[in-house]
Amino acid sequence: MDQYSLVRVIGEGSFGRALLAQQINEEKQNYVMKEIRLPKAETGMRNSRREAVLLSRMKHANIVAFKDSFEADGHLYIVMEFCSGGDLLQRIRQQKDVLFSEDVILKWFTQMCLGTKHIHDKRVLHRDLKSKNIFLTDSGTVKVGDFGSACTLNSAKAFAQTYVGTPYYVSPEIWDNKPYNNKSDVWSLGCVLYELCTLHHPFQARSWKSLILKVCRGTYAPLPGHFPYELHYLIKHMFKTNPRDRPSVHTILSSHRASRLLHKHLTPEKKELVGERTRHWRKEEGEKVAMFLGQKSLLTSSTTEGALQVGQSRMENNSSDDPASRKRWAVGSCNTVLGVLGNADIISTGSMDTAERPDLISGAESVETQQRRVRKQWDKDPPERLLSVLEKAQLCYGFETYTINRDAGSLSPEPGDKVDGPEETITDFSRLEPRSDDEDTDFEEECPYDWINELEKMVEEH
Ligand SMILES: Nc1ncnc2c1ncn2[C@@H]1O[C@H](COP(=O)(O)OP(=O)(O)OP(=O)(O)O)[C@@H](O)[C@H]1O
Repeated sequence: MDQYSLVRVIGEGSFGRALLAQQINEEKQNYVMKEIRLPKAETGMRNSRREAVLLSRMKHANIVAFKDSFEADGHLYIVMEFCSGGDLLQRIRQQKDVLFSEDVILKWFTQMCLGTKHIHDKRVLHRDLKSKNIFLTDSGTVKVGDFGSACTLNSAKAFAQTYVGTPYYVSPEIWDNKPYNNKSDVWSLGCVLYELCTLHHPFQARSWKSLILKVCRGTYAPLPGHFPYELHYLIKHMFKTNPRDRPSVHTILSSHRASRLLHKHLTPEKKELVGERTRHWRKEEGEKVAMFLGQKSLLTSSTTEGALQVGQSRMENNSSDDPASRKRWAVGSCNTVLGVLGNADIISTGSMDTAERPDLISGAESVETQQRRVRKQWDKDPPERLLSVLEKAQLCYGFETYTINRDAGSLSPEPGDKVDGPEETITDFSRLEPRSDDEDTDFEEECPYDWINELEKMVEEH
């Protein structure tokens, strides 16, 4: 504490205060110091200390850096990097009605994905991603902050807590009382991306019922038309109501159709890190294709243009079978084909979305694929019990982080809690391999919890 002098109070959260502090040395560096009232119970104290360790292990250019933590006068202090650009919510509000440029949106979004990927790679769930928890430095770099606050340091009222989230950013599965998973973070990131694109929250509502229905049905107003198709497509995927259909952050960065837009904002090292999966045709592959085409006549190539040309030529020559009139690809590699293939990636040439082109689905696979693609919708009303609880709370609090008490007995270790040892030991290395999005919904809260019950108690207490 003696190393810092307090400059001013930046804000007050549910856990305590956020202070701007200056290090007393020659550099006079500014930091944010979070002052958290420590609970009296020993377990609560242990939890908060352990979780400070978790924060300290998140070292990444796009995560607010942890500097120090100590205890004094019944408070836990966490010292972290000061992001002088403020949070994204403030930044969005400053825009009034002027939309951000596509370049700025993609740059910021890429950076928040990199930060979140780092968290997920450590098998930790952020659980409170929202524009208010994403910060900007004076150089314009985006940093994910307050991560772990939801599962670690969210409130001094009770430290043995589980997490509900910020209602406006909460994914359908959470409303459905299902466990939080890495794709729930992706949903919240989708909300932030949408806010950056439109300056509005995707799910606007006048009542809790309407909010929950919109979220659970994944209904939102489309993005403005000037944004590229890939961005519309990405939002659509991030708002898939079934978490298994949502891309993981890894996929978004490496092999989603929208990755192309993000790659421009990745340094070569970062591209390497995300394991860019986009493959380009090798020259030899292209030559083989060109050679193959060279041996094929246009007549058999079945292109309309080819057939027309041949038909026309037949009429002119009045000869029904004149081989000379047939147009052939020149034998040898075709520069145009090679040029096109060289610039195209395999994904864009071969991954036509069968959901959008049902005519392309064929055979036994199609039934299975179709079944998998049946859009799951919340076709029932939100649970009466949940609504009756929420009716007592005001919707304007929907942007606040909600936490609920958890019985000490039902507290089970969460993925992020495993870092208390000397080093996290991962025995199942296959879990770190790039996976399909479906398989990628593979880490979640280990103890699904009846939070509605707890929420009920909490609302009644107020
Ligand atoms: N690292 C940081 N750099 C700059 N400003 C920060 C930083 N961390 C927090 N702030 C600012 O401090 C204020 C308090 O934030 P804090 O996260 O402590 O609480 P909150 O987000 O307002 O509430 P809660 O966490 O309870 O939802 C906010 O205005 C936030 O933008």
